Amino acid sequence: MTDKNFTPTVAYLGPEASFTHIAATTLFGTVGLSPRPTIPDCIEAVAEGHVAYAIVPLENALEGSVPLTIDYLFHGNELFINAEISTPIEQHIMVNKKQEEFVDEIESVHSHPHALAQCHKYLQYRFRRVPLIQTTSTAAAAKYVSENPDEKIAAIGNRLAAEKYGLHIAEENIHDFHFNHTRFVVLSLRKGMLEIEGHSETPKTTLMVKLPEDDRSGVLHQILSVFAWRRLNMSKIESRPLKTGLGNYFFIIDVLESIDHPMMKGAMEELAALNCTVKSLGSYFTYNEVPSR
Ligand SMILES: O=C(O)C(=O)C[C@]1(C(=O)O)C=C[C@@H](O)C=C1
Repeated sequence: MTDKNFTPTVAYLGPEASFTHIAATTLFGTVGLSPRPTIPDCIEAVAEGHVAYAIVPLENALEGSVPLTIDYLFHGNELFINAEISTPIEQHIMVNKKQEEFVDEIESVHSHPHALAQCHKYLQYRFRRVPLIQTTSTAAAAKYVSENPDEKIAAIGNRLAAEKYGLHIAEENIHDFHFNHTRFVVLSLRKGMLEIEGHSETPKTTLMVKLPEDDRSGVLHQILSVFAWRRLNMSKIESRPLKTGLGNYFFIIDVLESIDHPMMKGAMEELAALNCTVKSLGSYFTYNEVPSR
């Protein structure tokens, strides 16, 4: 899928120095990257053809799926996953250098909701009852703190953000659990696997499965058997609301195999025979353990 002489334009959840930016530079380098303020803005940029790719967070090891991304992929435009990158996430609390001496007097802590949630025990213990303010990304929080030097506020984000926005890291590694990783996905209008050095050997396929209308008992069991007896290894299954009524769900299923594998072709046919509606987000390689900053 990759053409070596072509520099793709890539929308990412910005501003500069967000975790998504780090993931984007790891995969694409620094040329052609275009920050967008929100996940829907990234998705729309690629869906409307303003950029070749978008990279957005999909799932965090502590907080689970990023609902905005999942819901836009199911209910929104026809986009495909071309690659996945997983990075370790290290959260630090940072203040304006002007406030370095007054960390104990912080009046609000700003960050992306996932980042605040990843540090909630720390915040409960260290900044009990200090208001938590949600921002569109960790880097947006760091930028806001840098632009408001007289306010007693802090941001939670990565080391690159502290450097980029000239902030002082007051305390390091404040995430509550050691294993804190996030999966980011590269999206485009085209199916296909981005081949970048160091990718996983086995591709992954993401399916979004809607159950048949008749709601018969045992249907989820039947769906799981489709994969089980073919020895297709599922790496994730999760339900999300269909948004049509309480108790109505669709399922996100990740399988460690390419959609072109004969076993997967058989699995798709069997799911259709079970009257399931299946939306394939495509097959893609994954990149793991890229160190964060
Ligand atoms: O705010 C950022 O820096 C992001 O890239 C977003 C995001 C997320 O949506 O989960 C990415 C990784 C971290 O888990 C925290 C926030």
